[in-house]
Amino acid sequence: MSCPHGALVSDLFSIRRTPNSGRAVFASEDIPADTLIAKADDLTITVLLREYRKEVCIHCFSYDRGNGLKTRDSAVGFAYCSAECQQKWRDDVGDVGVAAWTAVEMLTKNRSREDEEMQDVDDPRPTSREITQAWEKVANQAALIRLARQGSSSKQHRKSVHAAISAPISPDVMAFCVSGILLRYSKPEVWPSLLALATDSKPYHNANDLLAFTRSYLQLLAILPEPLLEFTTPEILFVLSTRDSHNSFGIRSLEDEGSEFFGYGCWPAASYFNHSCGPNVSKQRVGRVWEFTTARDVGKDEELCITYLSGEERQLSRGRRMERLRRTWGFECGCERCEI
Ligand SMILES: C[S@@+](CC[C@H](N)C(=O)[O-])C[C@H]1O[C@@H](n2cnc3c(N)ncnc32)[C@H](O)[C@@H]1O
Repeated sequence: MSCPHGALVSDLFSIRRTPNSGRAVFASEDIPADTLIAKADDLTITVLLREYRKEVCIHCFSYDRGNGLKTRDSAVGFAYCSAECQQKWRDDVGDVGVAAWTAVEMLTKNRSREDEEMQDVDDPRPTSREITQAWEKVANQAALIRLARQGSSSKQHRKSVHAAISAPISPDVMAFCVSGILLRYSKPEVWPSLLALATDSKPYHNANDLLAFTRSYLQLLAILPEPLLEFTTPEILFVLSTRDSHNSFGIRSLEDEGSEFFGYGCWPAASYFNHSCGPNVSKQRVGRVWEFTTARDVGKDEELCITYLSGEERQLSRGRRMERLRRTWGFECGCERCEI
């Protein structure tokens, strides 16, 4: 098969189809243990959870054991480990990005407690039909908000804006949407790399999660800078969720086996490694970059696998691991360690 758009290219491995687990990375030659085989520096969508925004640098994700970072920008609601990282972040998001994050921070400041609705992990995932209906349900209000943004002073249009911004806020879902909309706006060349990724047609965890997305959509229509409005659509937000769902990497602390979960991000280049409960490749985050190193000698044509499980999850029994992978990633693990 031809190399998917945005995938890592190397003499050491190639991407091929497998019978039961989609595409995967295979060694093109014998590779000794401890070989750095790839680096992925193509971070696209990123979410830094709101509770970590004062402690974790939004650019390089450095963390000082819970101590607040000194370089802060209260207008956008982020902190940085240095002035250099602050500048890099501003360069990356551009002026429209800074304006977007400022608008989001103005809306979410002092309201973050409202959205802490409990989510039951056993709630069913919304079906394709329920997803379509949920987006259709907000289409009318979205049209009225767009008219208000175009300058209409009609009472009905203004009421639609007010209703949207008064609704409960989900800062982390909103951050996901803003990050994706900005990506689509400022880096259109990266979009095909996202589209090439494995997709999940039912990406919302439960009904609350889907509601958080449709509400965030209306809120963003009401507040984002004008150049972003054409990219603030149900279609773009849905594509972002379908690709993020089975491809994002957790951004965790580098100590304590990653016990602190800061958020997550999508690195398309790194998204072709399948999972194994006994992986032959280890992954290590170095700032914004993922490095992949062989954990043992690997033979030519052997599949190169990482683990999708966190440190403590790896110690679980086979049944519990399979359950975790089924629930979080939507697949029945067919790795060598799980096969009986
Ligand atoms: C990050 S993607 C990996 C690349 C993917 N196979 C593709 O074709 O793009 C994750 C998805 O790959 C599949 N996958 C990964 N590891 C697997 C495994 N051990 N057993 C079965 N399917 C797996 C699942 O569909 C999972 O949601």
